[in-house]
Amino acid sequence: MLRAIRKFYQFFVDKPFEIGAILNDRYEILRVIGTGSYGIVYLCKELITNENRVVKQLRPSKCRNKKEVEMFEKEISLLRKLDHKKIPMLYEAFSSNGQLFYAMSFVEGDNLEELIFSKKITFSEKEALLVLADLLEFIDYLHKKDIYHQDLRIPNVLLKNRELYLIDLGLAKSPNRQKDLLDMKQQDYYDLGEILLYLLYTTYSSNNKKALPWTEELSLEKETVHLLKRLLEIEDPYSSTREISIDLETALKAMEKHINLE
Ligand SMILES: Nc1ncnc2c1ncn2[C@@H]1O[C@H](COP(=O)(O)OP(=O)(O)OP(=O)(O)O)[C@@H](O)[C@H]1O
Repeated sequence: MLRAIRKFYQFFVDKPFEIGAILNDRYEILRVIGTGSYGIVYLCKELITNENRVVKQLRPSKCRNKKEVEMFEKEISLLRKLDHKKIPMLYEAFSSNGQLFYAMSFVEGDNLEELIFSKKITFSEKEALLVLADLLEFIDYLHKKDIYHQDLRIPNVLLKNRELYLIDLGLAKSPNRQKDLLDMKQQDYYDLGEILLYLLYTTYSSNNKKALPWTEELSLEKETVHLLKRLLEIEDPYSSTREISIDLETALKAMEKHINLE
Protein backbone atom coordinates (compact mmCIF):
# COMPACT_ATOMS: atom_id res chain seq x y z
CA MET A 1 0.00 0.00 0.00
CA LEU A 2 2.78 2.40 1.02
CA ARG A 3 4.59 1.56 -2.21
CA ALA A 4 1.49 2.34 -4.26
CA ILE A 5 1.10 5.72 -2.52
CA ARG A 6 4.77 6.49 -3.14
CA LYS A 7 4.39 5.62 -6.84
CA PHE A 8 1.29 7.80 -7.10
CA TYR A 9 3.11 10.69 -5.39
CA GLN A 10 6.14 10.28 -7.69
CA PHE A 11 3.92 10.22 -10.77
CA PHE A 12 2.58 13.69 -9.97
CA VAL A 13 5.69 15.23 -8.48
CA ASP A 14 8.05 13.93 -11.15
CA LYS A 15 6.06 15.27 -14.09
CA PRO A 16 8.56 16.63 -16.60
CA PHE A 17 8.47 20.29 -17.60
CA GLU A 18 6.40 21.15 -20.67
CA ILE A 19 7.94 21.43 -24.11
CA GLY A 20 8.82 25.08 -24.73
CA ALA A 21 9.51 25.80 -21.04
CA ILE A 22 12.73 27.71 -20.44
CA LEU A 23 15.14 26.56 -17.74
CA ASN A 24 17.57 28.96 -16.11
CA ASP A 25 16.60 31.68 -18.68
CA ARG A 26 18.76 29.78 -21.13
CA TYR A 27 17.57 26.30 -22.11
CA GLU A 28 14.37 25.89 -24.09
CA ILE A 29 13.00 22.39 -23.72
CA LEU A 30 12.55 20.64 -27.08
CA ARG A 31 11.64 17.20 -25.72
CA VAL A 32 12.22 14.66 -22.97
CA ILE A 33 14.84 12.18 -24.16
CA GLY A 34 15.09 9.94 -21.16
CA THR A 35 13.64 9.27 -17.77
CA GLY A 36 15.85 7.23 -15.54
CA SER A 37 15.39 6.09 -11.98
CA TYR A 38 16.66 9.34 -10.62
CA GLY A 39 16.85 11.81 -13.46
CA ILE A 40 14.66 13.42 -16.10
CA VAL A 41 16.69 14.17 -19.20
CA TYR A 42 15.67 16.93 -21.63
CA LEU A 43 16.93 17.90 -25.06
CA CYS A 44 17.11 21.70 -25.04
CA LYS A 45 18.04 24.56 -27.32
CA GLU A 46 20.61 26.79 -25.66
CA LEU A 47 19.29 30.27 -26.45
CA ILE A 48 22.61 32.11 -26.74
CA THR A 49 24.30 29.78 -29.23
CA ASN A 50 21.20 28.04 -30.59
CA GLU A 51 23.03 24.75 -30.03
CA ASN A 52 21.40 21.60 -28.71
CA ARG A 53 22.23 20.74 -25.11
CA VAL A 54 21.04 18.09 -22.73
CA VAL A 55 19.75 19.14 -19.33
CA LYS A 56 19.44 16.51 -16.62
CA GLN A 57 17.14 17.22 -13.69
CA LEU A 58 17.20 15.33 -10.43
CA ARG A 59 13.70 13.91 -10.08
CA PRO A 60 11.77 16.33 -7.84
CA SER A 61 10.69 13.41 -5.63
CA LYS A 62 14.38 12.84 -4.84
CA CYS A 63 15.17 16.46 -4.00
CA ARG A 64 14.11 16.07 -0.37
CA ASN A 65 16.42 13.13 0.14
CA LYS A 66 19.82 14.37 1.30
CA LYS A 67 21.59 11.27 0.02
CA GLU A 68 20.10 11.56 -3.47
CA VAL A 69 20.97 15.26 -3.62
CA GLU A 70 24.54 14.47 -2.59
CA MET A 71 24.76 11.81 -5.29
CA PHE A 72 23.57 14.27 -7.93
CA GLU A 73 26.15 16.78 -6.74
CA LYS A 74 28.80 14.07 -6.82
CA GLU A 75 27.86 13.23 -10.42
CA ILE A 76 28.37 16.90 -11.31
CA SER A 77 31.70 17.15 -9.50
CA LEU A 78 32.99 14.00 -11.21
CA LEU A 79 31.90 15.25 -14.64
CA ARG A 80 33.81 18.44 -13.93
CA LYS A 81 37.03 16.41 -13.66
CA LEU A 82 36.61 14.85 -17.09
CA ASP A 83 37.80 15.93 -20.47
CA HIS A 84 37.10 13.08 -22.87
CA LYS A 85 35.61 13.62 -26.29
CA LYS A 86 33.33 10.58 -25.95
CA ILE A 87 31.93 11.47 -22.52
CA PRO A 88 29.44 14.38 -22.47
CA MET A 89 30.98 17.64 -21.40
CA LEU A 90 29.53 19.47 -18.42
CA TYR A 91 28.53 23.06 -19.20
CA GLU A 92 27.02 24.20 -15.93
CA ALA A 93 25.01 23.13 -12.92
CA PHE A 94 22.12 25.23 -11.67
CA SER A 95 19.13 25.20 -9.38
CA SER A 96 15.74 26.74 -9.88
CA ASN A 97 12.78 26.73 -7.48
CA GLY A 98 14.51 24.13 -5.33
CA GLN A 99 15.10 21.84 -8.33
CA LEU A 100 18.59 20.70 -9.36
CA PHE A 101 19.87 20.52 -12.93
CA TYR A 102 23.01 20.33 -14.97
CA ALA A 103 23.60 21.02 -18.65
CA MET A 104 25.87 18.90 -20.82
CA SER A 105 26.69 18.30 -24.48
CA PHE A 106 24.17 16.36 -26.57
CA VAL A 107 25.16 13.04 -28.10
CA GLU A 108 22.86 12.61 -31.07
CA GLY A 109 22.49 8.87 -31.09
CA ASP A 110 20.60 5.97 -29.57
CA ASN A 111 21.62 4.02 -26.52
CA LEU A 112 22.55 0.35 -26.99
CA GLU A 113 19.41 -0.81 -25.19
CA GLU A 114 17.13 1.00 -27.69
CA LEU A 115 19.22 -0.23 -30.59
CA ILE A 116 19.09 -3.85 -29.47
CA PHE A 117 15.50 -4.08 -28.26
CA SER A 118 13.63 -1.56 -30.44
CA LYS A 119 15.74 -1.37 -33.58
CA LYS A 120 16.79 -5.03 -33.35
CA ILE A 121 20.39 -4.38 -34.33
CA THR A 122 22.76 -7.28 -33.88
CA PHE A 123 26.48 -7.58 -33.17
CA SER A 124 28.73 -10.27 -34.62
CA GLU A 125 31.36 -11.71 -32.29
CA LYS A 126 33.99 -9.42 -33.79
CA GLU A 127 31.76 -6.33 -33.54
CA ALA A 128 30.96 -7.15 -29.91
CA LEU A 129 34.68 -7.43 -29.14
CA LEU A 130 35.32 -4.09 -30.84
CA VAL A 131 32.64 -2.50 -28.66
CA LEU A 132 34.40 -3.97 -25.64
CA ALA A 133 37.67 -2.41 -26.83
CA ASP A 134 36.04 1.04 -26.86
CA LEU A 135 34.42 0.52 -23.46
CA LEU A 136 37.73 -0.61 -22.05
CA GLU A 137 39.29 2.63 -23.21
CA PHE A 138 36.63 4.60 -21.26
CA ILE A 139 37.18 2.50 -18.16
CA ASP A 140 40.92 2.88 -18.38
CA TYR A 141 40.52 6.66 -18.69
CA LEU A 142 38.18 6.83 -15.68
CA HIS A 143 40.18 4.45 -13.49
CA LYS A 144 43.34 6.46 -14.13
CA LYS A 145 41.46 9.44 -12.72
CA ASP A 146 40.45 7.29 -9.76
CA ILE A 147 36.80 7.23 -10.89
CA TYR A 148 34.88 3.94 -10.97
CA HIS A 149 31.70 4.08 -13.07
CA GLN A 150 29.72 1.34 -11.22
CA ASP A 151 26.77 1.50 -13.61
CA LEU A 152 28.08 0.19 -16.91
CA ARG A 153 24.95 -1.00 -18.65
CA ILE A 154 23.67 -0.89 -22.21
CA PRO A 155 21.36 2.13 -21.63
CA ASN A 156 24.44 4.09 -20.57
CA VAL A 157 26.31 3.55 -23.82
CA LEU A 158 25.30 5.68 -26.79
CA LEU A 159 26.12 5.04 -30.43
CA LYS A 160 26.52 7.97 -32.80
CA ASN A 161 27.95 7.59 -36.33
CA ARG A 162 29.47 4.22 -35.38
CA GLU A 163 31.24 5.78 -32.39
CA LEU A 164 30.47 4.90 -28.78
CA TYR A 165 29.88 7.42 -26.01
CA LEU A 166 29.64 6.77 -22.29
CA ILE A 167 27.11 8.57 -20.10
CA ASP A 168 25.66 8.61 -16.59
CA LEU A 169 28.16 8.95 -13.79
CA GLY A 170 25.28 8.95 -11.32
CA LEU A 171 26.65 5.98 -9.38
CA ALA A 172 30.34 6.60 -10.04
CA LYS A 173 32.66 6.67 -7.06
CA SER A 174 36.20 7.52 -6.06
CA PRO A 175 37.21 5.08 -3.32
CA ASN A 176 38.77 6.05 -0.01
CA ARG A 177 40.08 2.61 0.91
CA GLN A 178 42.19 0.10 -1.00
CA LYS A 179 39.61 -2.62 -0.40
CA ASP A 180 36.83 -0.47 -1.94
CA LEU A 181 39.06 0.30 -4.89
CA LEU A 182 39.49 -3.41 -5.65
CA ASP A 183 35.76 -4.09 -5.33
CA MET A 184 34.86 -1.12 -7.52
CA LYS A 185 37.40 -2.11 -10.16
CA GLN A 186 36.06 -5.66 -10.21
CA GLN A 187 32.51 -4.35 -10.49
CA ASP A 188 33.36 -2.31 -13.60
CA TYR A 189 35.13 -5.32 -15.16
CA TYR A 190 32.19 -7.58 -14.36
CA ASP A 191 29.80 -5.07 -15.97
CA LEU A 192 31.96 -5.04 -19.10
CA GLY A 193 31.52 -8.83 -19.21
CA GLU A 194 27.75 -8.49 -18.91
CA ILE A 195 27.61 -5.94 -21.73
CA LEU A 196 29.72 -8.21 -23.92
CA LEU A 197 27.39 -11.12 -23.21
CA TYR A 198 24.36 -8.97 -24.07
CA LEU A 199 25.86 -8.04 -27.41
CA LEU A 200 26.80 -11.63 -28.20
CA TYR A 201 23.23 -12.75 -27.49
CA THR A 202 21.85 -10.36 -30.14
CA THR A 203 22.53 -12.98 -32.82
CA TYR A 204 21.22 -15.90 -30.78
CA SER A 205 17.87 -17.48 -31.43
CA SER A 206 16.53 -20.84 -30.37
CA ASN A 207 13.31 -22.76 -30.00
CA ASN A 208 14.55 -24.45 -26.84
CA LYS A 209 12.08 -24.05 -24.01
CA LYS A 210 14.78 -24.58 -21.44
CA ALA A 211 17.45 -21.91 -21.14
CA LEU A 212 21.00 -23.26 -21.05
CA PRO A 213 24.14 -21.58 -19.71
CA TRP A 214 25.71 -19.09 -22.14
CA THR A 215 28.70 -21.42 -22.57
CA GLU A 216 26.33 -23.91 -24.20
CA GLU A 217 23.98 -21.54 -26.00
CA LEU A 218 26.61 -19.39 -27.69
CA SER A 219 29.19 -20.77 -30.04
CA LEU A 220 32.23 -18.56 -29.59
CA GLU A 221 35.95 -18.69 -30.21
CA LYS A 222 37.74 -20.19 -27.21
CA GLU A 223 39.66 -16.93 -26.69
CA THR A 224 36.37 -15.01 -26.37
CA VAL A 225 35.07 -17.60 -23.89
CA HIS A 226 38.26 -17.20 -21.85
CA LEU A 227 37.89 -13.41 -21.83
CA LEU A 228 34.24 -13.61 -20.79
CA LYS A 229 34.89 -16.14 -18.06
CA ARG A 230 37.54 -13.92 -16.52
CA LEU A 231 35.41 -10.77 -16.81
CA LEU A 232 32.46 -12.57 -15.23
CA GLU A 233 34.74 -13.98 -12.52
CA ILE A 234 34.01 -17.59 -13.43
CA GLU A 235 37.77 -17.93 -13.80
CA ASP A 236 40.69 -15.97 -12.33
CA PRO A 237 39.32 -12.36 -12.30
CA TYR A 238 41.27 -9.60 -14.02
CA SER A 239 43.27 -7.21 -11.90
CA SER A 240 44.00 -4.51 -14.49
CA THR A 241 42.65 -3.08 -17.73
CA ARG A 242 46.02 -3.97 -19.28
CA GLU A 243 45.37 -7.68 -18.64
CA ILE A 244 41.93 -7.38 -20.21
CA SER A 245 43.28 -5.61 -23.25
CA ILE A 246 45.92 -8.33 -23.80
CA ASP A 247 43.25 -11.05 -23.78
CA LEU A 248 40.97 -8.91 -25.91
CA GLU A 249 43.68 -8.47 -28.53
CA THR A 250 44.25 -12.23 -28.53
CA ALA A 251 40.51 -12.80 -29.00
CA LEU A 252 40.39 -10.30 -31.87
CA LYS A 253 43.39 -11.94 -33.52
CA ALA A 254 41.69 -15.34 -33.21
CA MET A 255 38.68 -13.86 -35.00
CA GLU A 256 40.90 -12.54 -37.83
CA LYS A 257 42.51 -15.97 -38.22
CA HIS A 258 39.11 -17.56 -38.34
CA ILE A 259 37.85 -15.09 -40.97
CA ASN A 260 40.99 -15.61 -43.11
CA LEU A 261 40.52 -19.38 -43.04
CA GLU A 262 36.90 -19.17 -44.23
N1 LIG B 1 24.31 13.69 -23.05
C1 LIG B 1 23.33 12.93 -23.55
N2 LIG B 1 23.09 12.94 -24.89
C2 LIG B 1 22.08 12.19 -25.41
N3 LIG B 1 21.25 11.41 -24.69
C3 LIG B 1 21.44 11.37 -23.35
C4 LIG B 1 22.48 12.13 -22.72
N4 LIG B 1 22.41 11.87 -21.38
C5 LIG B 1 21.40 11.02 -21.20
N5 LIG B 1 20.79 10.71 -22.37
C6 LIG B 1 19.63 9.81 -22.58
O1 LIG B 1 18.83 9.82 -21.42
C7 LIG B 1 18.75 8.51 -20.83
C8 LIG B 1 18.75 8.61 -19.31
O2 LIG B 1 19.94 9.26 -18.89
P1 LIG B 1 20.73 8.86 -17.57
O3 LIG B 1 21.14 7.41 -17.68
O4 LIG B 1 21.82 9.85 -17.35
O5 LIG B 1 19.57 9.02 -16.48
P2 LIG B 1 19.41 8.27 -15.09
O6 LIG B 1 18.26 8.85 -14.40
O7 LIG B 1 20.73 8.29 -14.38
O8 LIG B 1 19.08 6.78 -15.59
P3 LIG B 1 19.28 5.37 -14.86
O9 LIG B 1 18.11 5.16 -13.99
O10 LIG B 1 19.28 4.44 -16.06
O11 LIG B 1 20.59 5.40 -14.14
C9 LIG B 1 19.94 7.74 -21.41
O12 LIG B 1 19.73 6.35 -21.49
C10 LIG B 1 20.10 8.36 -22.79
O13 LIG B 1 19.26 7.73 -23.72
